[in-house]
Amino acid sequence: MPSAGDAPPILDFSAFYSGDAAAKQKLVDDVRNCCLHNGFFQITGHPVPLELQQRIMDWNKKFFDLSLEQKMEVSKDTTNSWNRGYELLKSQILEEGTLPELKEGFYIGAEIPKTHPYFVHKKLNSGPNMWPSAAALPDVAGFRATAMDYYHRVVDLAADILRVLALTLDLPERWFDDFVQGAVATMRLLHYPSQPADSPAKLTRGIGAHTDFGTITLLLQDRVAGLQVYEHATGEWLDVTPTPGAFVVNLGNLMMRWSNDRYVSNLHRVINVSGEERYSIPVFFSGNPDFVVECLPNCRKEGEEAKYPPITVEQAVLGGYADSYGRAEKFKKDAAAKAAQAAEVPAATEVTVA
Ligand SMILES: O=C(O)CCC(=O)C(=O)O
Ligand SMILES: [Fe+2]
Repeated sequence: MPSAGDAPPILDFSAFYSGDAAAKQKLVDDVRNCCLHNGFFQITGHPVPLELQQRIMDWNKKFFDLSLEQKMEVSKDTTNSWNRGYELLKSQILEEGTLPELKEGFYIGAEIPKTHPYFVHKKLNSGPNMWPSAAALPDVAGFRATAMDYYHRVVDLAADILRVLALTLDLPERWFDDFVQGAVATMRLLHYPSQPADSPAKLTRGIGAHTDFGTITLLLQDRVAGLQVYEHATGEWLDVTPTPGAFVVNLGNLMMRWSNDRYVSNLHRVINVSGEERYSIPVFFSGNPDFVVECLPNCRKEGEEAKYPPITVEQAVLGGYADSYGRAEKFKKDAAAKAAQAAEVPAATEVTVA
Protein backbone atom coordinates (compact mmCIF):
# COMPACT_ATOMS: atom_id res chain seq x y z
CA MET A 1 0.00 0.00 0.00
CA PRO A 2 1.44 3.41 -0.90
CA SER A 3 2.18 5.90 1.81
CA ALA A 4 3.55 9.42 1.70
CA GLY A 5 7.08 9.30 0.33
CA ASP A 6 6.67 6.25 -1.91
CA ALA A 7 7.21 6.47 -5.66
CA PRO A 8 4.33 4.81 -7.57
CA PRO A 9 4.20 1.14 -6.55
CA ILE A 10 4.59 -1.58 -9.17
CA LEU A 11 1.49 -3.77 -9.30
CA ASP A 12 1.23 -7.14 -11.04
CA PHE A 13 -1.67 -6.65 -13.46
CA SER A 14 -1.76 -10.34 -14.39
CA ALA A 15 -4.06 -10.79 -11.39
CA PHE A 16 -6.79 -9.15 -13.49
CA TYR A 17 -6.65 -12.00 -16.02
CA SER A 18 -5.79 -14.87 -13.68
CA GLY A 19 -9.14 -16.09 -12.35
CA ASP A 20 -7.70 -15.95 -8.82
CA ALA A 21 -10.41 -13.94 -7.06
CA ALA A 22 -8.28 -13.07 -4.04
CA ALA A 23 -5.37 -11.84 -6.18
CA LYS A 24 -7.76 -9.80 -8.32
CA GLN A 25 -9.35 -8.25 -5.24
CA LYS A 26 -5.90 -7.34 -3.91
CA LEU A 27 -5.06 -5.66 -7.23
CA VAL A 28 -8.33 -3.70 -7.07
CA ASP A 29 -7.60 -2.62 -3.47
CA ASP A 30 -4.04 -1.57 -4.35
CA VAL A 31 -5.22 0.41 -7.38
CA ARG A 32 -7.89 2.12 -5.27
CA ASN A 33 -5.30 3.18 -2.68
CA CYS A 34 -3.13 4.65 -5.44
CA CYS A 35 -6.07 6.51 -6.98
CA LEU A 36 -6.92 8.04 -3.61
CA HIS A 37 -3.29 8.89 -2.84
CA ASN A 38 -1.90 10.53 -5.98
CA GLY A 39 -3.47 8.77 -8.95
CA PHE A 40 -0.19 7.12 -10.00
CA PHE A 41 0.77 3.44 -10.12
CA GLN A 42 2.88 1.18 -12.32
CA ILE A 43 1.93 -2.16 -13.83
CA THR A 44 3.81 -5.22 -14.97
CA GLY A 45 2.21 -8.54 -15.95
CA HIS A 46 0.09 -6.86 -18.65
CA PRO A 47 -0.46 -8.30 -22.17
CA VAL A 48 1.67 -5.81 -24.15
CA PRO A 49 4.78 -7.80 -25.19
CA LEU A 50 8.17 -6.52 -24.03
CA GLU A 51 9.46 -7.10 -27.55
CA LEU A 52 6.83 -4.73 -28.97
CA GLN A 53 7.63 -2.11 -26.32
CA GLN A 54 11.29 -2.33 -27.33
CA ARG A 55 10.47 -2.15 -31.02
CA ILE A 56 8.37 1.02 -30.68
CA MET A 57 11.10 2.56 -28.52
CA ASP A 58 13.65 1.77 -31.26
CA TRP A 59 11.39 3.50 -33.79
CA ASN A 60 11.06 6.42 -31.40
CA LYS A 61 14.86 6.90 -31.53
CA LYS A 62 15.03 6.35 -35.30
CA PHE A 63 12.33 8.95 -35.90
CA PHE A 64 14.06 11.65 -33.85
CA ASP A 65 17.37 10.82 -35.53
CA LEU A 66 15.92 12.16 -38.80
CA SER A 67 17.13 15.59 -39.86
CA LEU A 68 15.12 18.60 -38.72
CA GLU A 69 14.08 19.19 -42.32
CA GLN A 70 12.74 15.62 -42.62
CA LYS A 71 10.84 15.92 -39.36
CA MET A 72 9.40 19.28 -40.38
CA GLU A 73 7.85 17.61 -43.44
CA VAL A 74 5.32 16.13 -40.98
CA SER A 75 5.02 19.18 -38.73
CA LYS A 76 1.96 19.14 -36.48
CA ASP A 77 1.59 22.89 -36.82
CA THR A 78 1.69 23.21 -40.59
CA THR A 79 0.37 19.97 -42.11
CA ASN A 80 -2.96 19.39 -40.30
CA SER A 81 -5.38 20.71 -37.70
CA TRP A 82 -6.07 17.43 -35.87
CA ASN A 83 -2.96 17.21 -33.71
CA ARG A 84 -0.84 14.66 -35.59
CA GLY A 85 2.82 14.79 -36.49
CA TYR A 86 6.04 16.40 -35.32
CA GLU A 87 6.36 19.02 -32.57
CA LEU A 88 9.58 21.00 -32.42
CA LEU A 89 11.94 21.16 -29.49
CA LYS A 90 11.11 24.06 -27.13
CA SER A 91 7.48 24.36 -28.33
CA GLN A 92 5.84 24.24 -24.93
CA ILE A 93 6.07 25.81 -21.49
CA LEU A 94 3.78 23.90 -19.16
CA GLU A 95 5.18 25.40 -15.97
CA GLU A 96 4.93 29.15 -15.84
CA GLY A 97 8.18 30.95 -15.28
CA THR A 98 10.39 28.16 -16.66
CA LEU A 99 12.25 28.03 -19.98
CA PRO A 100 10.84 26.45 -23.17
CA GLU A 101 10.90 22.70 -22.69
CA LEU A 102 13.76 20.48 -23.80
CA LYS A 103 11.64 17.93 -25.60
CA GLU A 104 10.46 17.17 -29.13
CA GLY A 105 7.42 15.03 -29.91
CA PHE A 106 5.62 13.02 -32.57
CA TYR A 107 1.83 12.63 -32.21
CA ILE A 108 0.02 9.52 -33.42
CA GLY A 109 -3.62 8.48 -32.99
CA ALA A 110 -6.14 6.05 -34.47
CA GLU A 111 -5.85 6.02 -38.27
CA ILE A 112 -9.09 7.90 -39.09
CA PRO A 113 -9.76 8.27 -42.84
CA LYS A 114 -11.21 11.54 -44.15
CA THR A 115 -14.50 9.76 -44.89
CA HIS A 116 -14.96 8.75 -41.22
CA PRO A 117 -17.74 10.61 -39.34
CA TYR A 118 -15.20 11.67 -36.67
CA PHE A 119 -13.16 13.46 -39.32
CA VAL A 120 -16.19 14.85 -41.14
CA HIS A 121 -17.55 16.27 -37.87
CA LYS A 122 -14.10 17.42 -36.70
CA LYS A 123 -14.21 15.32 -33.54
CA LEU A 124 -11.45 15.72 -31.00
CA ASN A 125 -8.05 15.10 -32.64
CA SER A 126 -9.46 12.74 -35.27
CA GLY A 127 -7.98 12.22 -38.73
CA PRO A 128 -5.21 10.47 -40.64
CA ASN A 129 -1.75 10.16 -39.11
CA MET A 130 1.24 11.95 -40.64
CA TRP A 131 4.04 9.55 -41.53
CA PRO A 132 7.52 10.49 -42.75
CA SER A 133 8.20 10.01 -46.46
CA ALA A 134 9.90 6.81 -47.66
CA ALA A 135 12.69 9.07 -48.88
CA ALA A 136 13.30 10.17 -45.29
CA LEU A 137 12.65 6.79 -43.65
CA PRO A 138 12.94 3.87 -46.10
CA ASP A 139 11.13 1.41 -43.78
CA VAL A 140 8.32 3.79 -42.89
CA ALA A 141 5.88 0.88 -43.41
CA GLY A 142 7.63 -0.93 -40.53
CA PHE A 143 7.39 2.18 -38.34
CA ARG A 144 3.72 2.55 -39.12
CA ALA A 145 2.90 -1.14 -38.51
CA THR A 146 4.76 -1.18 -35.19
CA ALA A 147 3.29 2.12 -34.03
CA MET A 148 -0.29 1.13 -34.82
CA ASP A 149 0.07 -2.36 -33.31
CA TYR A 150 1.50 -0.82 -30.15
CA TYR A 151 -1.14 1.92 -30.07
CA HIS A 152 -4.05 -0.52 -30.31
CA ARG A 153 -2.65 -2.86 -27.69
CA VAL A 154 -2.12 -0.02 -25.24
CA VAL A 155 -5.63 1.30 -25.89
CA ASP A 156 -6.96 -2.22 -25.18
CA LEU A 157 -4.93 -2.29 -21.97
CA ALA A 158 -6.42 1.09 -21.01
CA ALA A 159 -9.88 -0.49 -21.39
CA ASP A 160 -8.82 -3.29 -19.01
CA ILE A 161 -7.50 -0.75 -16.51
CA LEU A 162 -10.85 1.02 -16.66
CA ARG A 163 -12.49 -2.27 -15.72
CA VAL A 164 -10.28 -2.40 -12.65
CA LEU A 165 -11.11 1.24 -11.91
CA ALA A 166 -14.82 0.38 -12.08
CA LEU A 167 -14.24 -2.32 -9.47
CA THR A 168 -12.32 0.10 -7.25
CA LEU A 169 -15.51 2.20 -7.11
CA ASP A 170 -17.68 -0.85 -6.36
CA LEU A 171 -19.25 -0.58 -9.81
CA PRO A 172 -19.86 -3.45 -12.26
CA GLU A 173 -16.65 -4.32 -14.11
CA ARG A 174 -18.11 -3.21 -17.45
CA TRP A 175 -19.36 0.15 -16.17
CA PHE A 176 -17.08 2.13 -18.52
CA ASP A 177 -17.75 0.05 -21.67
CA ASP A 178 -19.94 2.65 -23.44
CA PHE A 179 -17.37 5.31 -22.69
CA VAL A 180 -14.61 3.10 -24.13
CA GLN A 181 -16.59 2.37 -27.32
CA GLY A 182 -15.34 4.72 -30.08
CA ALA A 183 -12.76 6.21 -27.72
CA VAL A 184 -10.21 8.81 -28.80
CA ALA A 185 -6.65 8.34 -27.55
CA THR A 186 -3.42 10.08 -28.53
CA MET A 187 0.08 8.71 -28.26
CA ARG A 188 3.18 10.83 -28.40
CA LEU A 189 6.70 9.71 -28.96
CA LEU A 190 8.95 11.95 -26.89
CA HIS A 191 12.66 12.73 -26.97
CA TYR A 192 14.31 14.72 -24.20
CA PRO A 193 17.89 15.75 -25.00
CA SER A 194 20.07 15.85 -21.93
CA GLN A 195 20.01 19.26 -20.38
CA PRO A 196 23.26 21.18 -21.07
CA ALA A 197 25.52 21.55 -18.02
CA ASP A 198 25.30 25.33 -18.16
CA SER A 199 21.46 25.53 -18.31
CA PRO A 200 19.92 27.17 -15.24
CA ALA A 201 18.88 24.25 -13.03
CA LYS A 202 15.85 25.95 -11.48
CA LEU A 203 14.38 26.99 -14.83
CA THR A 204 15.16 24.07 -17.13
CA ARG A 205 12.54 21.40 -17.73
CA GLY A 206 12.07 18.45 -20.09
CA ILE A 207 8.37 18.94 -19.35
CA GLY A 208 7.21 21.38 -16.70
CA ALA A 209 4.97 20.49 -13.76
CA HIS A 210 1.50 19.68 -15.08
CA THR A 211 -1.45 17.33 -14.81
CA ASP A 212 -2.82 15.34 -17.76
CA PHE A 213 -6.35 16.22 -18.75
CA GLY A 214 -7.65 13.02 -20.27
CA THR A 215 -9.01 10.05 -18.35
CA ILE A 216 -5.91 7.87 -17.91
CA THR A 217 -2.36 7.98 -19.28
CA LEU A 218 -0.19 4.91 -19.88
CA LEU A 219 3.47 5.83 -20.12
CA LEU A 220 6.40 3.75 -21.31
CA GLN A 221 9.81 5.00 -20.19
CA ASP A 222 13.06 3.95 -21.79
CA ARG A 223 16.02 3.28 -19.45
CA VAL A 224 16.94 6.92 -18.70
CA ALA A 225 15.27 8.42 -15.60
CA GLY A 226 13.83 11.91 -15.34
CA LEU A 227 10.11 11.58 -14.54
CA GLN A 228 9.10 12.90 -11.12
CA VAL A 229 5.78 12.90 -9.28
CA TYR A 230 4.90 15.60 -6.76
CA GLU A 231 4.17 14.39 -3.24
CA HIS A 232 1.76 16.91 -1.73
CA ALA A 233 2.19 15.70 1.85
CA THR A 234 5.92 16.42 1.95
CA GLY A 235 6.46 18.85 -0.94
CA GLU A 236 9.01 16.45 -2.48
CA TRP A 237 9.41 15.42 -6.10
CA LEU A 238 9.72 11.61 -6.23
CA ASP A 239 11.68 9.91 -9.01
CA VAL A 240 9.89 7.28 -11.07
CA THR A 241 12.83 5.01 -11.87
CA PRO A 242 12.30 3.19 -15.19
CA THR A 243 11.45 -0.50 -14.79
CA PRO A 244 11.76 -2.61 -17.96
CA GLY A 245 8.33 -3.61 -19.27
CA ALA A 246 6.36 -1.53 -16.75
CA PHE A 247 3.78 1.07 -17.68
CA VAL A 248 3.39 4.11 -15.47
CA VAL A 249 -0.35 4.71 -15.21
CA ASN A 250 -1.83 7.98 -14.00
CA LEU A 251 -5.30 9.43 -13.76
CA GLY A 252 -6.05 12.61 -15.69
CA ASN A 253 -8.25 15.57 -14.84
CA LEU A 254 -11.31 14.06 -16.48
CA MET A 255 -11.22 11.06 -14.13
CA MET A 256 -10.72 13.38 -11.17
CA ARG A 257 -13.74 15.43 -12.18
CA TRP A 258 -15.80 12.31 -12.93
CA SER A 259 -15.06 10.95 -9.45
CA ASN A 260 -16.08 14.26 -7.83
CA ASP A 261 -12.40 14.77 -6.87
CA ARG A 262 -12.37 11.51 -4.90
CA TYR A 263 -9.56 10.29 -7.15
CA VAL A 264 -6.48 12.40 -7.86
CA SER A 265 -4.93 13.76 -11.06
CA ASN A 266 -1.46 14.62 -9.87
CA LEU A 267 1.35 17.00 -10.81
CA HIS A 268 4.37 15.48 -12.53
CA ARG A 269 7.33 16.72 -14.57
CA VAL A 270 10.49 15.57 -16.36
CA ILE A 271 13.99 16.91 -15.75
CA ASN A 272 16.73 15.14 -17.68
CA VAL A 273 20.07 15.73 -15.99
CA SER A 274 21.33 12.22 -16.81
CA GLY A 275 23.83 13.27 -19.47
CA GLU A 276 21.99 10.90 -21.85
CA GLU A 277 19.14 11.19 -24.32
CA ARG A 278 15.79 10.26 -22.75
CA TYR A 279 12.88 8.69 -24.67
CA SER A 280 9.34 8.00 -23.50
CA ILE A 281 5.90 7.26 -24.95
CA PRO A 282 2.72 8.39 -23.19
CA VAL A 283 -0.69 7.27 -24.49
CA PHE A 284 -3.45 9.65 -23.36
CA PHE A 285 -6.82 7.92 -23.25
CA SER A 286 -9.65 10.47 -23.51
CA GLY A 287 -12.73 8.29 -24.21
CA ASN A 288 -15.69 8.54 -26.58
CA PRO A 289 -15.85 12.26 -27.43
CA ASP A 290 -19.68 12.36 -27.24
CA PHE A 291 -19.94 10.50 -23.94
CA VAL A 292 -21.41 12.63 -21.15
CA VAL A 293 -19.40 12.51 -17.95
CA GLU A 294 -21.25 13.23 -14.74
CA CYS A 295 -20.44 12.38 -11.13
CA LEU A 296 -19.87 8.62 -10.83
CA PRO A 297 -21.87 6.59 -8.32
CA ASN A 298 -20.18 6.03 -4.95
CA CYS A 299 -18.22 9.27 -5.24
CA ARG A 300 -20.26 11.47 -2.94
CA LYS A 301 -21.77 11.00 0.48
CA GLU A 302 -25.53 10.97 1.20
CA GLY A 303 -26.92 14.40 0.41
CA GLU A 304 -23.63 15.73 -0.97
CA GLU A 305 -23.85 17.66 -4.25
CA ALA A 306 -21.91 16.81 -7.39
CA LYS A 307 -19.13 19.42 -7.67
CA TYR A 308 -19.30 19.67 -11.46
CA PRO A 309 -22.11 19.75 -14.05
CA PRO A 310 -22.29 17.08 -16.77
CA ILE A 311 -19.85 17.59 -19.66
CA THR A 312 -18.96 15.68 -22.82
CA VAL A 313 -15.52 14.12 -23.07
CA GLU A 314 -14.76 16.40 -26.00
CA GLN A 315 -15.70 19.57 -24.12
CA ALA A 316 -13.77 18.50 -21.06
CA VAL A 317 -10.59 17.70 -22.95
CA LEU A 318 -10.74 20.83 -25.11
CA GLY A 319 -11.59 22.95 -22.09
CA GLY A 320 -8.72 21.48 -20.13
CA TYR A 321 -6.35 24.27 -20.99
CA ALA A 322 -8.75 26.99 -19.87
CA ASP A 323 -9.59 25.18 -16.62
CA SER A 324 -5.96 24.68 -15.80
CA TYR A 325 -5.36 28.42 -15.54
CA GLY A 326 -7.75 28.59 -12.59
CA ARG A 327 -6.00 25.68 -10.93
CA ALA A 328 -2.61 27.22 -11.66
CA GLU A 329 -3.72 30.37 -9.87
CA LYS A 330 -4.96 28.36 -6.92
CA PHE A 331 -1.78 26.31 -6.81
CA LYS A 332 0.34 29.44 -6.81
CA LYS A 333 -1.73 31.02 -4.04
CA ASP A 334 -1.53 27.81 -1.97
CA ALA A 335 2.21 27.60 -2.58
CA ALA A 336 2.66 31.23 -1.53
CA ALA A 337 0.64 30.61 1.63
CA LYS A 338 2.72 27.53 2.41
CA ALA A 339 5.91 29.46 1.68
CA ALA A 340 4.95 31.92 4.35
CA GLN A 341 4.85 29.04 6.84
CA ALA A 342 7.71 26.84 5.68
CA ALA A 343 11.09 27.85 4.33
CA GLU A 344 11.08 25.70 1.19
CA VAL A 345 8.28 25.21 -1.34
CA PRO A 346 8.83 23.96 -4.91
CA ALA A 347 8.01 26.69 -7.41
CA ALA A 348 5.64 24.45 -9.35
CA THR A 349 2.71 25.74 -11.33
CA GLU A 350 -0.02 23.40 -12.39
CA VAL A 351 -0.75 23.35 -16.09
CA THR A 352 -2.47 20.72 -18.17
CA VAL A 353 -1.40 18.77 -21.23
CA ALA A 354 -3.23 16.58 -23.71
O1 LIG B 1 7.99 11.64 -20.57
C1 LIG B 1 7.51 11.38 -19.48
O2 LIG B 1 8.03 10.59 -18.70
C2 LIG B 1 6.24 12.08 -19.03
C3 LIG B 1 5.49 12.75 -20.15
C4 LIG B 1 4.27 13.46 -19.69
O3 LIG B 1 4.04 13.68 -18.54
C5 LIG B 1 3.29 13.93 -20.69
O4 LIG B 1 3.60 13.87 -21.89
O5 LIG B 1 2.21 14.38 -20.29
FE1 LIG C 1 1.93 14.20 -18.27
